[in-house]
Amino acid sequence: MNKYNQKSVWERPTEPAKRPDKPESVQCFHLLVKHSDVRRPSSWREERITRSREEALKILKGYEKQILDGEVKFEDLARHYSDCSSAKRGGDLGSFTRGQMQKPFEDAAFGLSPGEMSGPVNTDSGIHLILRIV
Ligand SMILES: O=C(O)CN(Cc1ccccc1)C(=O)c1nc(-c2ccccc2)[nH]c1C(=O)O
Repeated sequence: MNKYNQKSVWERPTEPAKRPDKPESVQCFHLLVKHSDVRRPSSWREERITRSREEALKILKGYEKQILDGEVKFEDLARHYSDCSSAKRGGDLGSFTRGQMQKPFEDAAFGLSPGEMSGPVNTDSGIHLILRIV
């Protein structure tokens, strides 16, 4: 598990994880899959979200694979399937500084390099894929 971006890999890394830069702000897109245990189990897609946490993770990992395999663009999946209101902007959250987002989300986002996508990140809102742009 890379301690900077929470991404886990099966193969032993060939070099130590690089400490990310320490930017004042980052610009990110995200794709949120909610589940029944979140604070607000409702979204523009579904009035009442009943899927389990495990089911949400399975769905999100499917999106992660499609993106990593180059089958689909991040923002196209986010636009259609993200349970966040930012779906209408393809998941674009714009720029944010530390202190604005839930801590697990912030730590993952600031641990990414520009152009890099996180693995599944858990917050009180659900499970996220985060793509850092800047
Ligand atoms: O967590 C809650 O109690 C309710 N929220 C917070 C929220 C609700 C509406 C708009 C923005 C944020 C969400 O569930 C939520 N969190 C997010 C979120 C979380 C982390 C980073 C970016 C967005 N989006 C949403 C959403 O419905 O659209």
